[in-house]
Amino acid sequence: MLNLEKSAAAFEEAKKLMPGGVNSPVRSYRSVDCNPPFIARAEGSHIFDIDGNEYIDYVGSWGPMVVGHAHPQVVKALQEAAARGTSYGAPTLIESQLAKKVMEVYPSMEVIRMVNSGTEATMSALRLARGYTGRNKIVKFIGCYHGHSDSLLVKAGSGMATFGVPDSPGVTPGTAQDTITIPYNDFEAFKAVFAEQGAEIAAVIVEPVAGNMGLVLPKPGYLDLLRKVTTEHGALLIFDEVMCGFRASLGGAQAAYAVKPDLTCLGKIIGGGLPVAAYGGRRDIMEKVSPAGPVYQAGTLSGNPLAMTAGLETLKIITAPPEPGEPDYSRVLTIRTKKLVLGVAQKAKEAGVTLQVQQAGSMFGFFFSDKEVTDYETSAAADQEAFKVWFKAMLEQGIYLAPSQFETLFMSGAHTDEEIDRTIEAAGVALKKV
Ligand SMILES: Cc1ncc(COP(=O)(O)O)c(CN[C@@H](CN)CCC(=O)O)c1O
Repeated sequence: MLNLEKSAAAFEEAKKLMPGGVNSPVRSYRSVDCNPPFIARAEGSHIFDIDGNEYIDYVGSWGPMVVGHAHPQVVKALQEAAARGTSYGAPTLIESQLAKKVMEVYPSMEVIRMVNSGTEATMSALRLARGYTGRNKIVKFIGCYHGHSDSLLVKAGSGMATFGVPDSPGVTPGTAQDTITIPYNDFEAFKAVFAEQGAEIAAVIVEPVAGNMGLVLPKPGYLDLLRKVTTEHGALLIFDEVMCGFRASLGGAQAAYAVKPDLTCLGKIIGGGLPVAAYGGRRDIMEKVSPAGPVYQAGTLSGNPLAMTAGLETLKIITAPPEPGEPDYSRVLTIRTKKLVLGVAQKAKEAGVTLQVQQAGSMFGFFFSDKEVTDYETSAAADQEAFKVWFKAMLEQGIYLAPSQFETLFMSGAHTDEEIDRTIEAAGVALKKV
C-alpha cells in the first residue's frame, strides 16, 4: 500500500484554498476515487511525491516533458535566462528564434503568434477564422477538447468527459448556438453539416489525432475529407495539435497524414514545461491579426523570454540530427512506445483481459473495451471500473499514469528500456486484478 499520508494532509489543506484543491480539474484524481500524490520534484522519466514515493512518469505534465523532467540543457539555459530578467514586455530575439524553429517543423505555419496556453491559441484561432471569413459558426467534434474558451466548452473531452459534464454552465445559449458538434470519424455527419450550413461555417477545429477521449486515431481518409469539404465551402480547417504536435510525428499529425490545415494550434512541447502555446498558418490569414490587421489578440506574458528559452532548448534537442545511420529522436520515441504497448497487450492476453492499445508516435493509450474505439461514444462505453482498478494497481507499483481513460499517455527521451520492461511487468500484475 502506497504511503500518501503527507499528500492526503496537503490535499485537505489545498481544498480550503483552491476549487477541489487543484488548479486544473484532472489533477484531482476525483474520477479514480483516490487522493492525488503531491509532487516534490521530477527528474528524467521519474517523478517524486512529498511522501518519498518514486514513480515512472507517463503523464509528463500532460505532454510537454518530451525530453524528460529537468533536462540539464533546458535547466542551464533557463538559469542563464532568468539572470537576464524574467519578463520585459518588449520584443526579443528569442521569440523570432523559436518561431523559426517551429516553422522548420511546421512549414504550414507561415506566420505564427505566441500565446500562453492551448486555450488561448485555439480561442484566438477561432476569432481569427471568424474575422477572416465574416462567418459565425464553427464545427467541433464530440469528445475533442480544445481548452476552456466558451465556444469550445461544448461536448468537450478531457476533464469534461472525465467528470461527465460535456457542456459547462456559464456558456450562454448565444455562444453555444454557433458551435456545431458532430461525432469524430463520422464522414456522413460531416458532409451533411456542410451541405446544410456550409455557407455559415467559419472554421472546423479538430484534434487531427484525438487525445482527449482517450487516444483515438482518424480513420483512413477522414482528415482528407475535412480538408476537401472545408476548401469547397470556403471554411478554414484548424488543426489543434496542442497535444499531438511533435508526437504523432515530429511534424505532428499534419505531417503524419499529409494534410495541410489553414491554421495550426500548438502548445505543451513548444514550451518545454513553461507556459507557451501558439497559433499560426497561412500568411494571408495571419496578417489579419493585430497589429498587422484588425483581429485583436494580446498577452502580457506572450513570448516570455524564459518560456521561449525552455521551448527553444526542447525543440533543439528533439530536432537535432541523429548520428549517421541512427533513427532521429522522434523515431526512437515511437519505437520505445511500440515496445511498451505491445508488451502490455501481451500481458492483457495472458491475463485474459480485453484491452485495446492505441499508439500514435510517442503518445499511447488503453481502453478496456472489446469494441474498436473510434469516437466519444465508443470511448465512453469502455469499462471505467476496470480502468480504475488498473490505474490504482499501476500507481501502487510506481507507475504514474493519467487518472482518466479520457486522457493520453506520453513517452519521453528519458524513459529507458529497463523502465519500459518494468512497466510491462507491472502491467502484468495490474491486469490480473482487473
Ligand atoms: C488538444 C488540446 N488542445 C488544447 C488544450 C488546452 O491547452 P491548455 O489551455 O490546457 O494549455 C489541451 C489541454 N490538454 C489537457 C489534457 N488533456 C491539459 C491538462 C489539463 O487540463 O490540466 C489539449 O489537449
